[in-house]
Amino acid sequence: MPRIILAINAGSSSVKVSVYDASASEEPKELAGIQVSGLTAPPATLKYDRGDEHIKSQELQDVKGQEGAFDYILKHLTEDSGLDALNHPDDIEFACHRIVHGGNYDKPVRIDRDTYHHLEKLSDLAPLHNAGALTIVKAVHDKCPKASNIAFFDSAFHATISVPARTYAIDQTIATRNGLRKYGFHGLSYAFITRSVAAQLAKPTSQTNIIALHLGSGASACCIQNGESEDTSMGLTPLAGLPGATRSGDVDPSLIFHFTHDAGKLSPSSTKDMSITTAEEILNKKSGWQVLTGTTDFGVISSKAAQGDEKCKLAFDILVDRLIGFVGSYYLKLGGDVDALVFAGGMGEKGAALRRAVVEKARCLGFELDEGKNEKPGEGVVVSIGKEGSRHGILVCATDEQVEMATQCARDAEQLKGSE
Ligand SMILES: Nc1ncnc2c1ncn2[C@@H]1O[C@H](COP(=O)(O)OP(=O)(O)O)[C@@H](O)[C@H]1O
Ligand SMILES: CC(=O)OP(=O)(O)O
Ligand SMILES: [Mg+2]
Repeated sequence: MPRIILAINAGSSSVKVSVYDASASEEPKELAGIQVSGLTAPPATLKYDRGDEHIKSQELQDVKGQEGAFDYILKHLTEDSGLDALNHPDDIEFACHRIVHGGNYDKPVRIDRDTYHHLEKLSDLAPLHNAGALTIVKAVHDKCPKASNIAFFDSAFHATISVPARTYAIDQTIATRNGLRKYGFHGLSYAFITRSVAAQLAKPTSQTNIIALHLGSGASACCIQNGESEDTSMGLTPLAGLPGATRSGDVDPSLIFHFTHDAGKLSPSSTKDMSITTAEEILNKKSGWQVLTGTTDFGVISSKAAQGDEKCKLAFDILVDRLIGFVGSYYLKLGGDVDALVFAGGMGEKGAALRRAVVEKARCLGFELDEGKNEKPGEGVVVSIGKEGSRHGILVCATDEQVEMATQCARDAEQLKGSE
């Protein structure tokens, strides 16, 4: 019988699910991938890939919210006659959930009642992410009673960050009591990147040093030394560090009190399960590329910037400015012993102009691009775009958080089943 793993990645505006067969001992085999996006700007749209069946941008009129999206996805998968390994919800052995904020958890855990409540409490710290993911955990629990629900934390990869790098210079009694420290996120992606880059360089992960940039709707940088996170740009919450689609990234913490007098008041988008302040609402959802340019699509921003659009040029230049700040800082943290600078995430993988601008400014450190390869990196999980003979490598990595969950789940399946 196939061992079916569902890897679920609930974003603020989309739900992505990949289906794997992990019966063989090697890598899990992807059987299908499905995505419902546009949940915050209806109608939602469907994308589905299985074998030779490809659906692109089909509108879904009645699908609302994360739970609605998951219901639709489960129905679509179980009713697809071409996907014979998954005909009934009971066929699913593991449901892997990407949970962005995992607090002090440093490894995946089977979700029982206690873990669930603990994760609910962490929702305030990742307001764009955790609450939606937990809605789906509940839906799987109700609709797929035979599946083991496993939480994979985006913060877990960063458990190795050194004490000075993760400590804020505030009263340590309060910091300890309230868990106020740097946690860091995009860890599933960084785990995938580390594993894949090490394999490409034919080095053990424990000897791999990289500066990795995960640039998607949320963007972050990570300093990876000997295969482990040594520092990252996100902090207590995913708001810190680089700007994002709707996030400000780092600002002077006092700024918000000059921006609005209502900073501490509860935002109207708070729900009974999640309370967020007006300050958090503004900095997480009403900032970033959207307010600077009117679009969250960095592909559009890049091409308009190249045509001279001033707002887009400013947004582009802001990102380059912040990125080189982290690249420079992490270069020093690694003592210049850097195997490669790695670009990943939608903007990292598709943004040739962005990569060129960043590498141009990092040339003084020994990074040089092969222009042709940068324009057309070609197919592959990890592709080199560095110039022959350049002191440090430059790579593009097609990162995949779902594959990372499924791989870890298949590897540790028996242990995870018993990890309640
Ligand atoms: N040609 C491009 N150049 C730069 N960025 C792009 C391009 N095409 C898409 N993008 C960016 O990739 C982002 C999506 O990245 P992705 O990693 O898929 O996001 P998410 O964090 O939502 O999973 C889009 O929001 C868009 O800004
Ligand atoms: C942690 C985070 O910001 O995730 P995403 O980029 O998927 O929004
Ligand atoms: Mg993402």
